Amino acid sequence: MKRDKGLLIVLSGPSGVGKGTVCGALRQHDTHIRYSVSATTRKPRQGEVDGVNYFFKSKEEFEHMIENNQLLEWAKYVDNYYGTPRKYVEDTIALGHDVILEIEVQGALQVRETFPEGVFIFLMPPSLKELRSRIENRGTETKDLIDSRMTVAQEEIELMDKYDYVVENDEVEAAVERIKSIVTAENCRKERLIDKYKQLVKE
Ligand SMILES: Nc1nc2c(ncn2[C@@H]2O[C@H](COP(=O)(O)OP(=O)(O)O)[C@@H](O)[C@H]2O)c(=O)[nH]1
Ligand SMILES: Nc1ncnc2c1ncn2[C@@H]1O[C@H](COP(=O)(O)OP(=O)(O)O)[C@@H](O)[C@H]1O
Repeated sequence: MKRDKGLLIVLSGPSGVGKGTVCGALRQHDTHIRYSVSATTRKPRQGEVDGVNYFFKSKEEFEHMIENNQLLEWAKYVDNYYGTPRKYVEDTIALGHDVILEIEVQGALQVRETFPEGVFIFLMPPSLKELRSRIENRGTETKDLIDSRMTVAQEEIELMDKYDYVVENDEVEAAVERIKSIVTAENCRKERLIDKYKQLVKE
């Protein structure tokens, strides 16, 4: 279905809940959703590719992007900057494609201000114990960093109320199906379609 404007979807949730895994699985389904690649000052993890997982930047490069208004939103998360390049998101939506942003809570709240019509989804782990074990099993963070991320996680979960939908990531495929259902339903909201169909009646 061709639309004038695509849907902006924001997916947040605590570190280790499975945002990357769920987005990766969503990509395997033929949903036509586009993925925004963030900029970060975090060092690449093993296997991460510049321009695919993130645009890896120095602190100076990132600050330059902030000053030049190149970021739709940005936030500091456990000692590093993360931000969404503005142009890709704006161009993609303008072309009528849906786009998903996988970002933490402070950034999501900034996006809510500029895109109140966006769809905000919070991914929840089945329990905090399961969350910690997912971060530990991923094996990418030291114990100190895992503790910091667990502290941030509890603060983030308290802001769940700011989101439109809460999706539990118990099983990856089940979470993907829930997100697909949300996107389908949101694309049928009358507010998004009313102008298009009014026009059709006039023609
Ligand atoms: N505000 C904001 N947060 C981001 C962005 N990109 C990633 N994040 C979030 O930053 C946090 C840390 O990301 P990362 O270091 O990749 O760790 P991981 O999510 O545990 O794999 C996560 O909550 C991400 O969702 C962004 O562009 N903006
Ligand atoms: N539904 C799930 N059940 C069990 N393990 C999961 C599930 N979703 C993700 N994982 C695992 O949890 C770890 C963290 O997932 P990841 O996608 O990196 O999280 P995030 O991007 O939210 O930080 C990974 O090792 C991943 O394989």
